[in-house]
Amino acid sequence: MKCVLALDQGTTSSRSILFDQSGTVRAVAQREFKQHFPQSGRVEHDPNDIWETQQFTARKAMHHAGVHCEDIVAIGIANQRETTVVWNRKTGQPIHNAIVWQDRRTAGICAQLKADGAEPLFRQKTGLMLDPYFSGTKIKWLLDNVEGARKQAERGELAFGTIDSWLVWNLTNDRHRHITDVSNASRTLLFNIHTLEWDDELLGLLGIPRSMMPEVRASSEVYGSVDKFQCECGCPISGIAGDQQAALFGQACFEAGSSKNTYGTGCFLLMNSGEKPVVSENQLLTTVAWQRGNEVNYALEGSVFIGGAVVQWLRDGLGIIESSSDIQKLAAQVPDTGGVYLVPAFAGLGAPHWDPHARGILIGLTRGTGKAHIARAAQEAICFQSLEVLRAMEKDTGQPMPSLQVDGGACADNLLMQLQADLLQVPVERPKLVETTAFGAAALAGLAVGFWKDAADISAIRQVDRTFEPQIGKDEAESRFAKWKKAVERCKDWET
Ligand SMILES: Nc1ncnc2c1ncn2[C@@H]1O[C@H](COP(=O)(O)OP(=O)(O)O)[C@@H](O)[C@H]1O
Ligand SMILES: O=P(O)(O)OC[C@H](O)CO
Repeated sequence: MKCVLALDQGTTSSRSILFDQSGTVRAVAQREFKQHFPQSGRVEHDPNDIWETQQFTARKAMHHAGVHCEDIVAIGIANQRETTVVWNRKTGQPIHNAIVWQDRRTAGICAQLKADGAEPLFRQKTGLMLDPYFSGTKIKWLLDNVEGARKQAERGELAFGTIDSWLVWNLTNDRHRHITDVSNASRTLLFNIHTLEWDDELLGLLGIPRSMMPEVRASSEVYGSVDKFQCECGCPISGIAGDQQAALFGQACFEAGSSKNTYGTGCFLLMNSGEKPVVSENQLLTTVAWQRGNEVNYALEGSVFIGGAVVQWLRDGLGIIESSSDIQKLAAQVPDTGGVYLVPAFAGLGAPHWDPHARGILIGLTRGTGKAHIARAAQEAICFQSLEVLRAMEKDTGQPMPSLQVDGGACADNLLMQLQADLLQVPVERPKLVETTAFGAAALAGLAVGFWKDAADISAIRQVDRTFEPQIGKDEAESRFAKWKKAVERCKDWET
């Protein structure tokens, strides 16, 4: 049985999934890895944990499916984006833990650049905001704070990569390819999305030597093959995309105007905007969706930093549920939140607010408030944040969104999906295959080697599992949204 192996390297876990030609999942293996929170607002991963868990899950998935490496026609990678690794080219060892996309330590660098008037330049060239979310200021922080790093970088001894680059570097251990794809490059604050090249002016403003940067490639082409010590038949690596762009591809959003919302650690609403970058007037990001051959597709994106992560906080921080899937049962014990609103600005607020200084707030508490109300408020928080970015997108396009395609780990929660339909006032469509991120990476890889012929083959694989229709009226949805907006205002600009 021939398969494509997708490596889905997420924020909280590494997953490996095998897809056969009909798009059927033949095996899934997943392993969580440690999250490091060294100080308030800081989030790190050990890059070696990422590499080890990814290798472990790949072997496990192959073992489960009884698939040998000669059966793997291609490998595709989808990865948590922006997370920054800097490593020594000679030893292959990172100079520091990876700084994760949620990390806020570079808020001061961003503020200084804004004060210097640099924001319009970054926004025009990269389509992004000056926010600690993106890789550029994280690289600067590493060069400024790790002893000797700047000198080593100037001597050309250090390599920078997002997680895709780090995985490819390790997968191609005998020749060490140092590459990334356009979709990941477009999340760094250093990539000009119009010329599709690293931008010397932006590299200069952040003091980052160009020699650290990976070669930028399309999202669907053969980049190299797996090192023979790991796989004797040398499987080709032929697809790379940031996980949110991969999900857009996996949901077959190939037409301009089609969109999806992914409920993972964060929530990411992306809309394909076609072959031209569309500039948002409503605080959304312009990003590269993917490149196939010479064809480049762009997307508009609303990034919400805390989505499913609020469920983990109920589990690990408050201890009011035992596993993530318990939230649905707990929240269903009450008919509503009893007026409680939870704004989970644990890592500041992303789109459309972009406030790195915001922090979480739980408001509307009374003597009658119980843990079920808090659980339900957490679910509503995920929905309200998605609603905010959807409204911003509708303003940008001038078009109401007729329905929402969803995916990601948390979309398994039926109550969450129902609340989302209620609050959005449009139907929410969940596909049968919720592994759309991994499937997107597999599709990009499989198309590059002819395992699938064209986009129509990919669209044919997508099937709807369930559609959630709104069950409350527009007035009620609007009045709850108005209260949410009031709560959001109260949590802004808190941690200075
Ligand atoms: N049944 C569920 N109900 C609600 N949330 C869930 C459920 N299953 C997983 N989650 C949440 O979804 C997130 C994991 O989704 P996933 O797509 O694997 O994320 P990532 O790729 O960011 O690691 C976690 O934050 C988890 O709390
Ligand atoms: O790990 P995920 O799936 O929540 O995705 C993280 C995003 O790529 C961050 O931009």
